[in-house]
Amino acid sequence: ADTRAWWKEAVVYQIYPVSFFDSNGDGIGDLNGIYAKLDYHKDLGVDVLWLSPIYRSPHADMGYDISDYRDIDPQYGTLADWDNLLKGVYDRGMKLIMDLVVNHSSDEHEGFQQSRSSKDHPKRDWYIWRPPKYDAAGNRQPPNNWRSLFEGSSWQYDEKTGEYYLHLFLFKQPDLNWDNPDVRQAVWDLMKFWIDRGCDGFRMDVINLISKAEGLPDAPITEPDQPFQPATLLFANGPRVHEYIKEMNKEVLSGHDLITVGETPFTRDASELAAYVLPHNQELNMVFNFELMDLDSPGLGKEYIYREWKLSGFRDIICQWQSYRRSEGFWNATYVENHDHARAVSRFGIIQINGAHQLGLKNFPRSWGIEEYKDVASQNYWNNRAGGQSGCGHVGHSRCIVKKARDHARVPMQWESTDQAGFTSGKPWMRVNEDYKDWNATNQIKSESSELAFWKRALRIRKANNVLIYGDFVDISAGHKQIFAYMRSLEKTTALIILNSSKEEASFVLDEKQAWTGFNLALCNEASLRKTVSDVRLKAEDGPVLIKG
Ligand SMILES: O=C(CO[C@H]1O[C@H](CO)[C@@H](O)[C@H](O)[C@H]1O)[C@@H](O)[C@H](O)[C@H](O)CO
Ligand SMILES: [Ca+2]
Repeated sequence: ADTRAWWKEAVVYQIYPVSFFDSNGDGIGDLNGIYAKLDYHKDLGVDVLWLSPIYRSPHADMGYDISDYRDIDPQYGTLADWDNLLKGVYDRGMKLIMDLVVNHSSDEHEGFQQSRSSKDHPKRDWYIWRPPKYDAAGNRQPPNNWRSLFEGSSWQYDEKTGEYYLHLFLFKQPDLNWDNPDVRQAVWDLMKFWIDRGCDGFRMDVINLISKAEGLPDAPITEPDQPFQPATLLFANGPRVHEYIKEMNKEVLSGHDLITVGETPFTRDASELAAYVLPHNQELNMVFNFELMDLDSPGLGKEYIYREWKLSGFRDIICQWQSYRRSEGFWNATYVENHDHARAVSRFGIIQINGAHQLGLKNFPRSWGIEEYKDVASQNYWNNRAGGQSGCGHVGHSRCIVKKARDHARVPMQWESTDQAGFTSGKPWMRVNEDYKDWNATNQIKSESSELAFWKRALRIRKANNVLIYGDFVDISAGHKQIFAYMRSLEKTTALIILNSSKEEASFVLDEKQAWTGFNLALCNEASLRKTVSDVRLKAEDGPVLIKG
């Protein structure tokens, strides 16, 4: 059986601070705004708040480009505001985790300023510098053909020292050289700074990219018409990544009762992910895997391209991870949305608890012009592909942005039906989704049949029934086209969960042979289901129901 742990049972709520709640009318969400809404989280049943980056930053990538790891960006507040927020969180029995962005820093971080100042500066090797290459015609070329994850080359030429530096994301996000022990020590120190200040753990940004392939070789030419090639295989889950995360665990994590979740994109092989999580490896508690996120896209690096998907595809991924290497202690971080993906309701037609999504918010209208898309990734994609090199196959690039852009998850939170959805008394940094007049937290708090009410109920039932957390998982959907049905059993308790993911009524027969010995907890949703065996009718509006065996 699984070892019990608070972080396995915890409900984690991601806050995208810039869009959560603005307390001083400058149109930008802030720490005092989060403080003002803590009772909302408590009432919802949240245990842990994860704050996307709030550190000092030029905000080239919305804070995932940090210029000072030990200070709060003035747009969010001060260290004193953070301390005050932490106290408010603790007073309500909740916990607070920070976003650790250490694969790269901002190019405005003093460490990078020093590193680029001269080839002999002691911090030169804190980043990844290489001399140019020259082609047959003597033209200067980047050290290799790696494509940045935000388009273009992964290398930026720096006139000052006549060399290139590596940036897997924006040129304003130079990659740190983790092979340099001084860099690792500096990361341990900044993590301790926040732990000593009371932080309960970390969500670790692209933590599986910190070790690059020896010699930084060219990537294979998979897109001959493109100047730069996708190179994730040469920097995802690199040769020394586990050595460094083990060192992090030994030097920082192991001495504290923290929750740690690593973001590990571009990883297809399940055992690669297991290596970060299995307790005997002493690395992290969990990782975010992207298999579900990539369900509706044709493959790695093609996030913006939409591909039709089926319930069976969705179900198979969930099922695989629910019981994957459980006996060895593997633990999942289950999610269907975050600040890097469009709204789950619009992508998968289902509701997900995350940021504003316990309200069931959807993508903003396709009529919004590209100027409304504030995400640099969307802008780069549009500018790079607007040249007609349509990578979107059948319907052209616009549809992809409209369906898949990260911006959809980043619009201001819809608190009320009042002006600017009650997010700010000023001009919001990003346009508010006009559907806020109907779709807002205040309306849903009042209604028992709202998405918010559904989540409150579901989280309460989850907290009250460990079978839903630790129970052995069995998929009993039998390939049903509409239904996702499964059972969980723990000691003497068995739970039956039947989910109809379609709008039509569906019938589902509990097959006698399936070791089905009765259940003492049944949850279902939506359409009414007829359970032939005992002819019990479960109606849609009932939502999660409790049936004592
Ligand atoms: O995988 C990542 C990494 O995201 C992390 O790292 C990125 C760089 O720090 C940052 O932009 C993201 O916000 C942060 O979550 C995403 O960039 C993803 O590829 C992209 O969103 C396409 O779906
Ligand atoms: Ca503000």
